[in-house]
Amino acid sequence: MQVEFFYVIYNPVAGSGNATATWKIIAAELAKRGIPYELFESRYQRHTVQLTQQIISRGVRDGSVLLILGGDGTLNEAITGLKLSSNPKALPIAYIPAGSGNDFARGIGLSRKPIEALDQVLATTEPLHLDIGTYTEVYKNRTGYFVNNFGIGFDAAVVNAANHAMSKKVLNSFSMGTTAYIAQVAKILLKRRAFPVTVTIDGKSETIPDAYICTTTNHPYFGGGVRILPSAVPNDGELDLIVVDRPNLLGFAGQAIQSIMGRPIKNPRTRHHFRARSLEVMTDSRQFAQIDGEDWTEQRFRVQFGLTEQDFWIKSKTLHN
Ligand SMILES: Nc1ncnc2c1ncn2[C@@H]1O[C@H](COP(=O)(O)OP(=O)(O)OP(=O)(O)O)[C@@H](O)[C@H]1O
Repeated sequence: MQVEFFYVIYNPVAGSGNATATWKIIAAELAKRGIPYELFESRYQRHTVQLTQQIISRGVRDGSVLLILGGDGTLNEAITGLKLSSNPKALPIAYIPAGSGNDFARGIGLSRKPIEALDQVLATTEPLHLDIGTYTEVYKNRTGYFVNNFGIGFDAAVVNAANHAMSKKVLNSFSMGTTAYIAQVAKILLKRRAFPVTVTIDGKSETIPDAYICTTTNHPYFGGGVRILPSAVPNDGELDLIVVDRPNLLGFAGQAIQSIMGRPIKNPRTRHHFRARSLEVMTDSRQFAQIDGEDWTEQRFRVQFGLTEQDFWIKSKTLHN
């Protein structure tokens, strides 16, 4: 199939507002190449869920693709909208990363440079089938999807601080690895205690007593480029769960340096890896959670994870069907 028409949903506040410049680049390129599109702008949180449902309910043109321009949160909303729509398979999704973290693009072999990403979309000849994580949080009876990860613990506390305590602009103005960033992260580490996590797979349970990171992930990346689990593959029909024991400050400094250098957290004594199509995670203490970088307030968790599939209109540099 050749793309004949794009329904574009764009989030102007993604990437602390940088998405607007990205959209200008893409709009000019679409015009230059004579590719028609209809533009929808996200005006508030979860608006992309509604816009996607509206596009589907009106009926879509033949040869059309839903093009999302924003960050991982916007992409998550588009997938949620599709899944909740009257015809979830009506459109494949193309994506131009324009967020702050862009972990999904890293994880699936999509360029973070706008024109290169558009070239990967336009070079596509068949849909790429990718896994999408699903969750049901039992205590609050909330369900949803994740394209990257659902993290409970330290990473979520950092996301929460970034979204609330510190201004996101301030946080984004530190690059990972600057002293200011590391100081903020170390401050959160000092405050958070280790917590027990119980993982259940196929009816068998295991409790890890001293966790500080508990991340169910679809691909290797979290936190804007930290390669927490290089072996995770977003189209293998399996979810990966990584639980990391709380280190002392020296151990944490080592892990932070490894992460900043793009190396995975390796020590097998402090790292527990599970792989399954479905699994359950329980905490008996109140923790923060983050879903694709969006925060969830502190609570005790009992989360059932599973998988669904989504067709993407992207020619990945690293993945094949
Ligand atoms: N017009 C808007 N005003 C304010 N918030 C919006 C608007 N449109 C969408 N949002 C919200 O913006 C949030 C952030 O979007 P998104 O995740 O795409 O960008 P990001 O955080 O910069 O990227 P990333 O997740 O890759 O780091 C989402 O929660 C989304 O619901």
